[in-house]
Amino acid sequence: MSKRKGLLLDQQGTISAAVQRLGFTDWDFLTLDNLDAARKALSGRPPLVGLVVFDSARSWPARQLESLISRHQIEWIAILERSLMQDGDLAPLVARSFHDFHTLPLDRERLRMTLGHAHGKAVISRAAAEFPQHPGRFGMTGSSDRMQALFRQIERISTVDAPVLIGGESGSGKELVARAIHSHSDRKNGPFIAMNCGAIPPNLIQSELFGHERGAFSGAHQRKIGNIEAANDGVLFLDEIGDLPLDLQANFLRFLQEHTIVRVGSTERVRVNVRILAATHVDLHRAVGEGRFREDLFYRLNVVHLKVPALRERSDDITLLADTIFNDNIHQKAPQVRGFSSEALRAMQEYPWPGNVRELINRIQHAMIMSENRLITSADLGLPQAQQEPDTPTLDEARASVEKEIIVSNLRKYRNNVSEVARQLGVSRVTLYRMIDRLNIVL
Ligand SMILES: Nc1ncnc2c1ncn2[C@@H]1O[C@H](COP(=O)(O)OP(=O)(O)OP(=O)(O)O)[C@@H](O)[C@H]1O
Repeated sequence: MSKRKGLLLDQQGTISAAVQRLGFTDWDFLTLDNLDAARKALSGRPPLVGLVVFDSARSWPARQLESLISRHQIEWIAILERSLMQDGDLAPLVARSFHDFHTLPLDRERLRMTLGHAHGKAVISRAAAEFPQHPGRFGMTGSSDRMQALFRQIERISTVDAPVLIGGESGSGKELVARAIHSHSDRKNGPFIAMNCGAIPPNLIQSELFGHERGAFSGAHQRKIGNIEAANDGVLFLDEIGDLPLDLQANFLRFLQEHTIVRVGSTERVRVNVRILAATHVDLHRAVGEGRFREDLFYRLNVVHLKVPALRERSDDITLLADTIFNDNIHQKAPQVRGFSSEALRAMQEYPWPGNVRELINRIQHAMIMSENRLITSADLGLPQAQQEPDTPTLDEARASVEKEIIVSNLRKYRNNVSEVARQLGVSRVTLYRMIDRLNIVL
């Protein structure tokens, strides 16, 4: 049977000798007495469990230690002298960053169980990390019905070459959809040029779109290629198309009909081959009714229409997105932060997200850096506290639910190989079968 690997950080070496004498035949500990060596040892495939010895004779450099242990997916156990439990620096560190602690003198049976629990927890954490982190498609996270429908539409639209009008609230992912259409279409090897019509002063939009010749107006010191020409053989994504000034809408319509442009200050018509994807967060149909947008241009752009759902309309995706954003920003977090509290997850479900995914990303990034908690709270996210508390489970229910989660995930990982799962979880096959029965797990 292969041995479980552990790391043992012990500056004096006395505890590691005592641990060796306990004779844990299923464990193999690598003992190190300094953090530099530990850093090196962890740079390959790190072990699942680490032990750190704290004694009153020598102390570890706290900041370096915390940075080391927060960086790896290892379950850490502190071994400390009882008197140090009152230490104002050490106690918070252990509470924040360690799976468990064990006070001296060593108690063989207790330490064996603590190691077993830590190992089981590490196995499930790694297994969870190996599941796909980004359920979704086209670089977009989401598994809700609304997103599945959107993915099917993107797939179909990518095969044709018609203009597409992408609607949806600000921050909901319209540009991401446009990029997905481009990168899955025949134009994927051509350029993708994005331009926000709402962010460019009206007097500059014409030159941004169509380009200009040298001397076309004061300040035009040299010829400039506009975005339409720059997107030749590719895609031009026009965000906030509703902000295109009325006089330019006529020029733009002509380009759509004739596939040619004239640079400002020139008379020459230049042929271009560009697919237009346009986005709007306002109701363009209404803008047409109010005379702010040309009806003929609207129909020309709206050959295919896509609507990106607001985040609150796909709240099933919020936890998934939150976990993905957390993992994407894992290297920019306060060391002790480990994830979200269940209260924070409920608060995220209850909040209407006017700024959609962009707002979710901003709030989570802020909370990951600023939170002083192990689990991010609604207050860390700047959200109102979650309303309803679900019924608090009893300890037995909570234990059963965690046991079930661990067993089911391991059965999935090891394709229902009960012997292997029993070995991984450190229980006998008979015990595992009994638990499978008791927890109503279907094999
Ligand atoms: N489904 C998604 N999965 C992952 N990230 C997403 C998703 N939707 C949006 N985002 C992210 O949210 C942010 C905003 O997305 P994007 O810029 O595409 O929105 P938008 O609707 O075009 O916004 P605006 O209307 O303000 O221009 C980006 O960082 C984007 O990567």
